[in-house]
Amino acid sequence: MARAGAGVAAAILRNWPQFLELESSAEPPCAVILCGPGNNGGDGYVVGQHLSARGWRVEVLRELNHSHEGAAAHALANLPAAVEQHGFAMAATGHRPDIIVDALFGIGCTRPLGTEYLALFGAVAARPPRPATARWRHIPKVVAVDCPSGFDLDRGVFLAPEPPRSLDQEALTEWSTDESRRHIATDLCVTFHLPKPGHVLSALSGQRLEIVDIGLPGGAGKDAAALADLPKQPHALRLVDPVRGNRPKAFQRWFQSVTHLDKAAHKYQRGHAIVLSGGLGQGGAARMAARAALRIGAGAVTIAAPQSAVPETAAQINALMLRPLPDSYTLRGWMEDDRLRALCLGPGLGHKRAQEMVPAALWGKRATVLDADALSCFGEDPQVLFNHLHEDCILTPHEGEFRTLFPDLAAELHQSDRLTLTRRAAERAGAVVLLKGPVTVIARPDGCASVHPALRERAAPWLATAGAGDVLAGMITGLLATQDPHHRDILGAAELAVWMHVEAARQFGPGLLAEDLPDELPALMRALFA
Ligand SMILES: NC(=O)C1=CN([C@@H]2O[C@H](COP(=O)(O)OP(=O)(O)OC[C@H]3O[C@@H](n4cnc5c(N)ncnc54)[C@H](OP(=O)(O)O)[C@@H]3O)[C@@H](O)[C@H]2O)[C@@H](O)CC1
Ligand SMILES: Nc1ncnc2c1ncn2[C@@H]1O[C@H](COP(=O)(O)OP(=O)(O)O)[C@@H](O)[C@H]1O
Repeated sequence: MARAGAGVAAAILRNWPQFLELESSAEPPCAVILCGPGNNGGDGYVVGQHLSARGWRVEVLRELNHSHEGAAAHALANLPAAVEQHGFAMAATGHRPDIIVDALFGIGCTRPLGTEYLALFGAVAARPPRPATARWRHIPKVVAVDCPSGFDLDRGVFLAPEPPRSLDQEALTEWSTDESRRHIATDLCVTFHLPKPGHVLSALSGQRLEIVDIGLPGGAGKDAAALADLPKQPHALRLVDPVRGNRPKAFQRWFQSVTHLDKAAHKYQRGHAIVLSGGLGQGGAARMAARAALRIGAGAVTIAAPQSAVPETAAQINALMLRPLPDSYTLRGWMEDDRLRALCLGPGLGHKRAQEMVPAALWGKRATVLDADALSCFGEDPQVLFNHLHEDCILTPHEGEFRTLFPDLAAELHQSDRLTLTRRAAERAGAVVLLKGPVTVIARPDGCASVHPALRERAAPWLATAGAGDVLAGMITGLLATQDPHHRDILGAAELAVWMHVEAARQFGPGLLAEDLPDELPALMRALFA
């Protein structure tokens, strides 16, 4: 708690350095800290202690008749006399502060926030500004300790508060459509040790987030190896987050744990993957996917094209291999070759060919990535697809394809959280589902899931470019091809591919075309394997 509170105070000063020069002025910066009954409130007292020691005017609002226990009691007892303490009834009294700290409820918030708590923020923010202060100080910055109060850090949604009982129907409708009445809007959120799922899943995803090191060992946010080592338990949620700290070593361990490469292996032992391609003029997407599969580590990758597209494809490839694939009987025949480890269907495949080929590909029980047309072609009856899926499949829909396969779940996408919906989709499909977007969620049918944010310092908005998803499908296929068929880790391959996909995009920077992505991989791996 001592480190946590000190970290929040430091984050405030880092984010708003303009307050530093006011610290010894006649009008020092002012903070009102709203403290709750648990340890979140305790962190708030520590923040108050640090700001007060720097010369800030600090006021703590808390329930005066509540007695704390443990560390929070200690922190309260350590508050210097200069810190004013008032009950919540005094929220509207006094002057408007520069900073309002929300230390009411953090990770221990178990039920919707009562409206009396929400009203506290409005009351403090509506106080008259302190006379003789510059106008820029009239709008208080709101800082959340761990998360805004009332937020569910596991799911990334605000727990819907109960409406006040006094409201009539009209007022109730107005109340329930006004977001600002239902939760606290914050400018900065400071959390501890690691970001939690809720920080990246939805409502807070655009918000400034700082992570304070409180001295706990390990953790996925610091070291990707810790991510790889985490047990993949049902219902465990893993955060595929930046590899910080000792980057190369962590990445190496992570990569090796997913790919199972044997140094003495020949090309077919490194894994053979097949990417199915569409007809004449439709082969670009499959070629990009195939190139990505080869670049990321498959020993050999074959494009399977209809006869009509063979000359065109042959003219555009070198290291990639090419075989004509006239029909699904031929594909079934190829399944006799044990060296074939992974298949990718969808990019540029066309609905008709996808409908014919997907059942044959799934019959072979290889690791199979289904993307784009291989998903959308089952829009009329997704159950037909689900009936063919097996445990070594992964579906990689963007939101549109997700809507096609899971229309009822997609209807909830904007109210419920992406994590729950992706888990439900994976359970229904009986396969891993990877829902793409700036926040990518990957879920296994047993509930084990990962969240990968491409946000804040890892934002790569230029990745939203035509064909980027095809490349991702190829990268997953390539990683799966390297795996031992008896010990496949579909979720692991998807996590690593998604992370590398964003890293490759960040390495290239703006101006990226999807076809640049596979060729970014060698430099990325060189840097990370150094
Ligand atoms: N390693 C760590 O864990 C670290 C944790 N740290 C800090 O501790 C924080 C977690 O502290 P915490 O567990 O005491 O929970 P907290 O959020 O203060 O709330 C619990 C209290 O609120 C009550 N309550 C809940 N919901 C309510 C509602 N809607 N309306 C009204 N009351 C409600 C609940 O009552 P009950 O449900 O028991 O009736 C209980 O009294 C965490 O966010 C971080 O800031 C850091 O110091 C660093 C290390
Ligand atoms: N704003 C964004 N920031 C980072 N990545 C994004 C963003 N928008 C989309 N992506 C990623 O870009 C890829 C787009 O895939 P997709 O929609 O299937 O495109 P396509 O079908 O053209 O290949 C996905 O991997 C997705 O996660």
